Amino acid sequence: MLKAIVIGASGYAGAKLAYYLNKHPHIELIALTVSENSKDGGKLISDNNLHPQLKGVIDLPLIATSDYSSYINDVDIVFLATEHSVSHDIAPYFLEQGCTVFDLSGAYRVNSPEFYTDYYGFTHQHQKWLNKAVYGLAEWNYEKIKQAQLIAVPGCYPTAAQLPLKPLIEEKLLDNTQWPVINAVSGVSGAGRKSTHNNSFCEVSLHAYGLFTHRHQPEIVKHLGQQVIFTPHLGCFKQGIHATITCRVKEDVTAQDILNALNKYYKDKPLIRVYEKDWPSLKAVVNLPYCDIGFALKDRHLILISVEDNLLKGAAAQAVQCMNIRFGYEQTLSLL
Ligand SMILES: NC(=O)C1=CN([C@@H]2O[C@H](COP(=O)(O)OP(=O)(O)OC[C@H]3O[C@@H](n4cnc5c(N)ncnc54)[C@H](OP(=O)(O)O)[C@@H]3O)[C@@H](O)[C@H]2O)C=CC1
Ligand SMILES: CC(=O)N[C@@H](CCC(=O)OP(=O)(O)O)C(=O)O
Repeated sequence: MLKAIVIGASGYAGAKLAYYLNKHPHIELIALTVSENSKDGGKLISDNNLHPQLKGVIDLPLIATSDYSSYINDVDIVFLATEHSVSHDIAPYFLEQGCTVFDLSGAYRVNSPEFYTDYYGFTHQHQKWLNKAVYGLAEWNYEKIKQAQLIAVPGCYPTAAQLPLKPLIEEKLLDNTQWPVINAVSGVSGAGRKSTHNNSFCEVSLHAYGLFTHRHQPEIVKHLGQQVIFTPHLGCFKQGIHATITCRVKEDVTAQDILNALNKYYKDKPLIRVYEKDWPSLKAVVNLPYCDIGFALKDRHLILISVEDNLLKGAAAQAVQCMNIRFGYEQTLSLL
């Protein structure tokens, strides 16, 4: 059994991680933690005001601490479901002790210190670990993930955006004179559990945000190796991301070419479902670990549709998928 801890376990992504890890046959969940002054310290994760769906499933307490020394000799695997600056600070402590770290935040996703000053508002202090981090886009970085000590699990939007585009770029089907235009709508859980006026249920209708400035645009560009226009939207629903991606293909590219490219890379990938007809909707993936992809081609205009659960394939499920890859288990173990 490998021993794992989840830091930031009371959050939306942390609770999903706890659920998957708790039922994983090779993982022993040794602690669920929150910040040292957390109002939830001492409560059970399954408390009525936290995640009551876990009642009788995981009734472990949330430990409020910033001192991890009592776990360090015991723990093999650390999941950081914390905001970027917190992950940035905590990851090196565990890495220096030889633990394998899966960070769900953006703190180690892009190997460029300027990226952090420009988009995250802090100066990155751990270039060594930034150099070593492997981007956990599971279907594309399989071999590197198998060797990695620090896995930077991609953002929710970048996962939904890159998975449909990557095969087409690999197969050189896109006309690069037109940047792919990614319009993606996320449910409110994408903003985390802490309520703010702007993401409260009665305030959210449907709006775009972060036009030309969202930190996921450079993350997508870096890992796709292709410029894109990315516009996130917030919709009035709880979970899920629906991305509509418009691009231009090279002359003479057919719908069969698009399908062949998607199938070439994803036919044997259990968490990606390619639609040969119709287009996927959120209800196909919410509460499930899949990314579903569909498309339509008219003349040289291609529209790709990609859907996922932002908390699952966009966060916790992809993190567990990466862990399964890293430790040689079946990719979908405990996820399906
Ligand atoms: N929500 C989503 O769709 C996605 C989120 N992510 C990333 O995953 C991470 C977690 O996101 P999400 O679950 O939404 O966030 P939440 O706000 O829902 O949860 C954050 C968690 O971190 C805890 N926490 C806060 N400060 C500290 C600290 N100093 N030490 C330890 N724990 C702390 C919080 O508890 P408390 O404050 O009580 O201590 C809470 O448990 C973020 O980096 C986010 O960007 C990635 C992909 C998708
Ligand atoms: C709806 C909403 O607010 N979504 C978040 C993205 C959450 C996420 O996946 O991203 P990171 O891990 O990169 O923060 C946002 O736009 O900031």
